[in-house]
Amino acid sequence: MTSPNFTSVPVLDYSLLSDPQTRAHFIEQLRHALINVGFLYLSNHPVPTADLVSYIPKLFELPQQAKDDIKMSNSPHFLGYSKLGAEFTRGQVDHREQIDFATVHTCRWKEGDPDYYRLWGPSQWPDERLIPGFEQVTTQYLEGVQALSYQLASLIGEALGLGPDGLSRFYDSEELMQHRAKIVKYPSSETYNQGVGPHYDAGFLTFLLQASPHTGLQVQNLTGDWIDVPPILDTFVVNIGKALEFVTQGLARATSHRVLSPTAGSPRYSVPFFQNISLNIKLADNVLEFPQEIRALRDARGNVGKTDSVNFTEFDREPSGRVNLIGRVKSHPDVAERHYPQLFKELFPDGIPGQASAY
Ligand SMILES: O=C(O)CCC(=O)C(=O)O
Ligand SMILES: [Fe+2]
Repeated sequence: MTSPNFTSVPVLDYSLLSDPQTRAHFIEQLRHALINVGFLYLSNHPVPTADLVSYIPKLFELPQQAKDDIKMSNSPHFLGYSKLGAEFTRGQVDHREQIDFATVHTCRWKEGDPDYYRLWGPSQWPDERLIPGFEQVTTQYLEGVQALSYQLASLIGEALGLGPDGLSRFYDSEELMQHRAKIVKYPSSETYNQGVGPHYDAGFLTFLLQASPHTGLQVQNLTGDWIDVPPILDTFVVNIGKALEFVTQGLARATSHRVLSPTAGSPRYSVPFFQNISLNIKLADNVLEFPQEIRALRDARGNVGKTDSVNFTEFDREPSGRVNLIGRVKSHPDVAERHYPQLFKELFPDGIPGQASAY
């Protein structure tokens, strides 16, 4: 048997799915990656990326005023621009500049509804005259990744012995769902090494587009060593978040990861897409049960060893939207103070902290 520890991230070829002869091999590789690694590359996927990639430097080169016009604190949905150094992970500043966008969605919140219904709503777009075509290209890209994310969720259901609809209960109908992404710039720096500090993603599935040729992303294996995940052209890096780990009783691994800033030269660019689950679902009431032969694979892996990331403790009885909102408030207290004053007061009774926590 191969050792469950890993020294590289496996590459899964999406085109294997089109032939019944090779499909089973894809599912088997997926099962291995979910249980033992928590990360995988997806090659030959159907989502075009080149147009979006070509816009990214232009987006960050917009005049500062144009970026400030769409700053996140304008948005009760936590969508928009965050300047360099606005986020923290494990008490250390993250050296990155970013704009959060999301799939098209009309906010469903009305007076008297739970506050977390306001978490989802329209994106803020930079002035079309300054960057013509960007909104359309990005919207189309997000739709493409959204469709792929549902396909992969269904394949994960199969790989874990639950069948293709095994994870469906976590999603509402498509018009009631919204998924988020951010376009990120990691400038080079001789002094700041932390692009983003060690963390787990919180949700179900993340689809990361590495949009420049820099190595910088690293993941932590079972013995705590940091493993490079270098960009591979035309692939996505897919990883598991804490919510999926929780409902699969640790079968699908959420894996600790970080980004090291480039030390010199051009900036690193990336676009993580975070697949959301229904706002109302309570994870603790929806923990899944697995066939014995699948549970045995987790037992063979053993418990996950060393990690430099903070463990989540918040998934109890709260609806997922509420857990999510609390995470956003902690990451962006300035946005929360403006749009969720009551929740802000509960979480920050002494006002805006010197250091927010991004995760
Ligand atoms: O930029 C990257 O490569 C990864 C970013 C990341 O892990 C995150 O934003 O959660
Ligand atoms: Fe992440």
